[in-house]
Amino acid sequence: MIGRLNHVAIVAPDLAGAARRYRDVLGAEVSAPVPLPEHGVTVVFVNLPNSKIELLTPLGAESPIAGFLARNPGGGVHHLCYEVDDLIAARDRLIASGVRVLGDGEPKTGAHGLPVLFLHPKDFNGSLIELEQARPGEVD
Ligand SMILES: CC[C@@H](C(=O)O)C(=O)SCCNC(=O)CCNC(=O)[C@H](O)C(C)(C)COP(=O)(O)OP(=O)(O)OC[C@H]1O[C@@H](n2cnc3c(N)ncnc32)[C@H](O)[C@@H]1OP(=O)(O)O
Ligand SMILES: [Co+2]
Repeated sequence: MIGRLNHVAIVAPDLAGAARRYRDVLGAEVSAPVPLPEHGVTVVFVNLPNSKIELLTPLGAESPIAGFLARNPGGGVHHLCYEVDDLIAARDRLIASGVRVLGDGEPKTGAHGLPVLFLHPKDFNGSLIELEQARPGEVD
């Protein structure tokens, strides 16, 4: 079902500082910060040759990452995002397997303009999973 690793997301209490470290210390190409109020985060994209890193910090009082940051004040790896070629079929199959799809179960438009869903971390060994609809022809 799952295809490419689209991104690894890291929560950072100091987004500008984290972006500087990736750019100046690791020599990565980083974007300007992008506020995404519908997701309750501000994100900096780090482009790698084979994948991406999302540096996230909370945006707004209802941010879904606020609890994570409270438990991990220094930040940490927050989720893994895999591409799937049919997000709705994947969702329905996962639900039938007993996996908990977060929120109302309907996809939101993610950071790359494509539909995304999240799966409960307790159903995958303590790792939060995001599924992103692959661009046509891009799933391996
Ligand atoms: C940039 C846009 C978009 C993209 O296109 O890429 C994004 O990535 S947006 C990213 C932010 N959005 C989301 O994460 C949406 C889905 N997440 C959620 O709905 C919540 O974060 C959550 C998974 C329900 C957790 O919320 P929280 O308030 O922390 O809930 P709980 O306190 O009830 O936690 C339950 C339980 O799960 C553990 N937990 C929480 N987050 C994680 C995590 N990231 N990884 C692993 N485990 C996690 C938490 O510790 C609790 O465990 P126990 O204490 O043992 O019960
Ligand atoms: Co993400």
